[in-house]
Amino acid sequence: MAKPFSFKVLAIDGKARRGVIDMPRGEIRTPAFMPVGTGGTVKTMYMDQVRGVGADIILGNTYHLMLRPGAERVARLGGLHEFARWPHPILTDSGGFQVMSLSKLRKLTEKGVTFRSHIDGAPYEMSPERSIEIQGLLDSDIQMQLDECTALPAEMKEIERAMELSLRWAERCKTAFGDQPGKAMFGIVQGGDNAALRVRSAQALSAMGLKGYAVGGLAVGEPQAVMLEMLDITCPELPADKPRYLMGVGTPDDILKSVARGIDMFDCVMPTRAGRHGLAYTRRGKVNLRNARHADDPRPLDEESDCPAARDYSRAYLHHLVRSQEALGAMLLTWNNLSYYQKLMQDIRAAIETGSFEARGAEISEGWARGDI
Ligand SMILES: CCCSCc1cc(N)cc2c(=O)[nH]c(N)nc12
Repeated sequence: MAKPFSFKVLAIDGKARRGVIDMPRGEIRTPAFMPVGTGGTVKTMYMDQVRGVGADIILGNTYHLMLRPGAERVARLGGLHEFARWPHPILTDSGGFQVMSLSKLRKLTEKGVTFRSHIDGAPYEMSPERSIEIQGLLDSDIQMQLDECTALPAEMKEIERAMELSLRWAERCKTAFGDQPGKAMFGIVQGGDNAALRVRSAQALSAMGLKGYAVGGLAVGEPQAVMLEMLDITCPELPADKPRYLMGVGTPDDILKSVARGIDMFDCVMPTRAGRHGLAYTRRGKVNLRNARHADDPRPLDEESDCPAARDYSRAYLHHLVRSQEALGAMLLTWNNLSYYQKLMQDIRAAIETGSFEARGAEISEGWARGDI
């Protein structure tokens, strides 16, 4: 019998929570940042490096993996953990968000969404049941419901329609997922930037008694203030004893401010995408290694970091690699960025444990504001 999924809140500081999710493939220390491993790879990183920077869990993408190499093929090869050689927990998104943002000729109905692959134009159908089936074929540990994320700004009627559809799809995903003790299916709160719709969505999902809850429909271009206001409204309507996952978020500043509002889990392409574009995240803020000012700078990104990419290479060398479009440039900066994000999460967890989250958050923010000397 697989060890059941469990979430424990170990410490609270204001609305910030230090917790731990326990699953058969390992523990997830929260607040947690989950590196995005879209096609079964965290781009430019070896999986033991991803683990080495402190990640407890990575993300996989139903949409990308169903198109290539195919969910049934991954299942025949032993599932995503075996395929990608990542033995720790994996959370998979349900695919709807990526269908709407990446695919062509898509048509959304009550049944689900039909679309054509952005890779070869082949036709596909994605229903709530098929999404859960695919996530099961991938042997995903935390599976997301199929939902419809409304692009903002949008009329209330449109936001309401998508939110209510997502609730009906949540019920269908819960039925399709059934009872899998060592795994979890999370619901996704929708409702755009409308307080009343956010409350209705959160309350209806909470009544379903799911193992965890995501806040979706944000980080879609709205101002940070609107995102934070929606968290102030949504989090109190979610069960205090279940993990809360803010999808697609975010910058280090977004993360600090969202932890302060009760969020436990984050994912974002920023650290990995920025690394491939010459941008480094550091405790002194962002450093754009494309900038010529680094051409003769012998200093490392951060002499105090425990990540070799931040400590052992000169800015001049990193600038050279980035300007020359050498693969090593993307590799080292991605390694630095993921290391920085995980160190941020480690600092946040420690601060909540000691009741010093607000003060530590202010110190971290001041470090960014001082800028890179
Ligand atoms: C691998 C990517 C995971 S997060 C993708 C994402 C990002 C953002 N910003 C919103 C949503 C959402 O509302 N629903 C779903 N399923 N996914 C979302």
